[in-house]
Amino acid sequence: MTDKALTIETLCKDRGPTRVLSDVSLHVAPGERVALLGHNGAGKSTLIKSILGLTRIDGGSIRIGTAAPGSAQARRETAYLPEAVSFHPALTGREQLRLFARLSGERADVSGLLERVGLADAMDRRIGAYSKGMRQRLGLAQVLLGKPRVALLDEPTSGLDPISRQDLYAIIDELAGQGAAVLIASHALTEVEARTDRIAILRKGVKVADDTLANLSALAGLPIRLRVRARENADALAARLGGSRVNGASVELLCDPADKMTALRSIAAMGEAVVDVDMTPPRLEDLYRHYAKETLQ
Ligand SMILES: Nc1ncnc2c1ncn2[C@@H]1O[C@H](COP(=O)(O)OP(=O)(O)OP(=O)(O)O)[C@@H](O)[C@H]1O
Repeated sequence: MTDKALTIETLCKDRGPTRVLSDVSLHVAPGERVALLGHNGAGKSTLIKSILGLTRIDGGSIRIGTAAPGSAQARRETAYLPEAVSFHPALTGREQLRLFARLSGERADVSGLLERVGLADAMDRRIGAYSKGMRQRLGLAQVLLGKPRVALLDEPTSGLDPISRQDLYAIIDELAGQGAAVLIASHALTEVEARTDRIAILRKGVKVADDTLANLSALAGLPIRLRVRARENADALAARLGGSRVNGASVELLCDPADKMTALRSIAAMGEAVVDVDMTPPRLEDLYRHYAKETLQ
């Protein structure tokens, strides 16, 4: 038995003379949502193809539960939503999903699933007349259909409007709530920041980060941003606090996480001269820049 739904150990993959994945290890537990980030060409799609058993690997190992990628068991237990999902345009959404259910041997509530992904009104229309977002929703219904142990989602929200994105993440949460290990390859940092449990970052085929946002933040030691609004004279406040004036009325300070309380105490000591303080910890964007930057060795 294993408590990991997805286990990747020291995976290596070469494309010609180039090593495009180098000793990548990644573990995803049931119910966990992990974001897979990296610049273009970092190796995200290659990693997903390797998990799906669509490409031969040159070293290391991958297990879906205990099954090898590409085996009948792994195929049953893995669901994949590609970035640009495509279906037969002449079929209706309902017909397409019924076909998938029959092929996978699942007894499924096809109409219920289509309602769940917001296609109640469109399920009897031809897929050829669906928008990209509607096709993406149908793809997600297909992912839900198999009750997968591992769900691999490649840029699942690209091209979707903000409401559809929210809906899609709600369904991803449900999928994880049912015990699926979810790996989401994405460039949408703000979204995954709020909707995943862990962040893994690939840089040129090497995993350079793999932890919760809070731990990555602590490890990176990036500064916390404090914005202090002055009652009257922002220049005088900037001179006293040592920060810089950012607009007519505020002063911005960057402080080491370890010095946060000291900084807050000196701000409080300013008394009436300060009317408000905002504190912003490093965002995923800052962390991503830190971990994925090209100059990092
Ligand atoms: N079929 C292929 N033949 C040769 N090289 C390939 C092939 N597919 C990918 N590569 C190379 O492997 C490396 C990793 O590519 P991959 O598509 O996995 O990156 P990615 O992180 O998914 O990028 P993106 O964010 O642009 O989708 C790149 O250097 C790419 O050029």
